[in-house]
Amino acid sequence: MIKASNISHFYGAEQVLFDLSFEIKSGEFLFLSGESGSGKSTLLSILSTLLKPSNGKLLIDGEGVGTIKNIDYFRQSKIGFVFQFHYLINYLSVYENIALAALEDKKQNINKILGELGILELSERYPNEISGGQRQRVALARALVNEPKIIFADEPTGSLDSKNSQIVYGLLAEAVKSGTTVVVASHDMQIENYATHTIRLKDGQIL
Ligand SMILES: Nc1ncnc2c1ncn2[C@@H]1O[C@H](COP(=O)(O)OP(=O)(O)OP(=O)(O)O)[C@@H](O)[C@H]1O
Repeated sequence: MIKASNISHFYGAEQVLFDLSFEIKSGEFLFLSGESGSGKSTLLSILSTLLKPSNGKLLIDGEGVGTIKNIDYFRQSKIGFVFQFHYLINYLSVYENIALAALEDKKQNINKILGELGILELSERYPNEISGGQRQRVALARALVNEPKIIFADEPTGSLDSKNSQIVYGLLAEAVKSGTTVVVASHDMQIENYATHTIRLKDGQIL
C-alpha cells in the first residue's frame, strides 16, 4: 500500500530524517512511535503527501507521489486525515462539517458513519456544544466519510483522556478490520494494544 524508499528530510541545514526505507501493507495498523523531536510528525506528513521529502521516493497504492496528476482528488478519495486539534468549523453543525469534506457520491455515508461512531444524536449540534472526545469522533467520521484506503492520524488523542483515547483507538482498529490501512504517530504507548505493527523512531532513524 505504501512503499517508502530512502526518505530523508532537512529543515534548512538540519537533517531530521535519515534514509528511511520500509513498507506498509494494506490493512496494517502502523504505530509510529518515538520521543518528542524524533521525527514522527515529519515522517507522517511525508507519508500522507502533505510534505515533500528532501530526498527519496514514496509510492502510495502503486502511484509515485510527486507524479500524481490530480493530487487533490487523490488525497480526497484515498486518504483520511485526523489531527490532534480536530479543525472542525465552529459555524457548521456536526453533520455539515462532515458533509463539507464528503465527495458528492459519499454524502449518503454520513449518517451511517455517525451511527457507527455513536454520535448520530449529535449531528445537529455545533462543535462547541459537544465534548472533546466527541469532537475527535466527529473528526474521525470526517476522515472516514469518503471510505479512504488509508487513514493518517497525528497525535489523534493528544487532547483526550485515557478513556476517550481508547474509544478513538478502538474505532481506528474497527476501520482496520474493514480493510482500511491506518498510520498513527503518537507518544501514547497504549496504541501498541491496537496496532499490528510498530516503527520506532529515534533521532530520525528507525530503531
Ligand atoms: N517546520 C519546521 N522547521 C524547522 N524544524 C522543524 C520543523 N518541524 C519540525 N522541526 C524539527 O524537526 C525535528 C523533528 O520534529 P517532528 O515534529 O517531526 O518530531 P515529533 O517526533 O513529531 O515530535 P513531537 O512528538 O514533539 O511532535 C525536531 O528537531 C523539530 O524541532
